[in-house]
Amino acid sequence: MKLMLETIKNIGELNMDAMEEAGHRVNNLVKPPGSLGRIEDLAIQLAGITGNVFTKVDNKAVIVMAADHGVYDEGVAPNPQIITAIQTNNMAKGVTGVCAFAKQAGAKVIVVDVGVKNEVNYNGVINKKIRSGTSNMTQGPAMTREEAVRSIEIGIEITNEEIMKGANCIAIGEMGISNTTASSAIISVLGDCNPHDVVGIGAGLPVDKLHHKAEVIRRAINKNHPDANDPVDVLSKVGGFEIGGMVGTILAAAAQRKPIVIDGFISYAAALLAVALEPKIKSFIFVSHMSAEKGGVKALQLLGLDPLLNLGLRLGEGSGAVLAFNLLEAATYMVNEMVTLEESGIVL
Ligand SMILES: O=C(O)c1ccc[n+]([C@@H]2O[C@H](COP(=O)([O-])O)[C@@H](O)[C@H]2O)c1
Ligand SMILES: Cc1cc2nc[nH]c2cc1C
Repeated sequence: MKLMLETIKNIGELNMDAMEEAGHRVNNLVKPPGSLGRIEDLAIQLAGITGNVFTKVDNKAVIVMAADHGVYDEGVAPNPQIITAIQTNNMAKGVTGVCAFAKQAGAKVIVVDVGVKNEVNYNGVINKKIRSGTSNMTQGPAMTREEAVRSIEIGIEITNEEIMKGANCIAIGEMGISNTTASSAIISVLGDCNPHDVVGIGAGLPVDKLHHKAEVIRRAINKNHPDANDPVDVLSKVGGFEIGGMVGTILAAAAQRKPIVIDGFISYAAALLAVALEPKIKSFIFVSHMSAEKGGVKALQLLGLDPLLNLGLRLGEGSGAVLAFNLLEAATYMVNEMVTLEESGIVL
């Protein structure tokens, strides 16, 4: 609890002086004003986060949290739970979607077992297993409050370690069969919306089962009465261990003034919890892409952030976030490599 509270306490505001200076330089680069669109906004936000106009995001890491969900037993997911363990092992082998994109982006992939049900090979996976999957949230809370805090603190510890090793840009990713159910539940509670308006097909649930998926969430909320004003209560009652880990990563990156790139639908739920814990966090977040999951639009409306890409992605794992690393790095190259109009002898 202490680590979580201290981390939250360390989250500050954007550096306005650095943003003003960055804005001035970006406006005077050798191009028509505003012609590099949102890449210009990225550069200014990065300056505000790091306090440095000529910043770099050349040491990128994606932290992939993996866990299983007891609510799987309600028939809300199309794939067997063993896939969580198989994909966790595949992450360590470097053969998943996020690993492919990370290789292209020059980013490190850190894989953490926070609560995978089946056997994981810890050669290349960090073992932080809280237990073998959450409890079924239709029967009672998914986890205890202590476990929820532990999951957040695991994310903080792992992220602090990576930043200590030199990471200067962090993305979140996840692997967890059924986690779109937990995420939809979190979004429904925090947004006070009807689960039927939030649930989507996840990893390929037949559409005729969507009504059932929403009803399972409605039952879980009615059973547990999560308190929308208490993010840890929401996480513990209807969340997941990997979602808690992602919350911790967001908190730690913001506290250490590192840009944090969030990924798809599950990371929207984690970001909503993190922002509910400390609203200042929002300024440190970049949303990589619009998830194709049905509730994605609603979740981003609640978060109040615009995605950078809209490519129909719905893999998760951190795959979209790693794609967006390239855009953030492009923004730093713009500031570091381009000259100003004045420097190039152009007088307008
Ligand atoms: O990132 C997304 O927007 C996204 C949308 C749907 C599914 N997923 C991935 O699919 C898994 C969860 O889907 P499900 O149907 O088992 O709840 C989980 O491992 C996620 O990484 C991810
Ligand atoms: C194969 C597979 C890979 C995934 N990666 C993230 N979620 C996933 C779900 C499945 C089913």
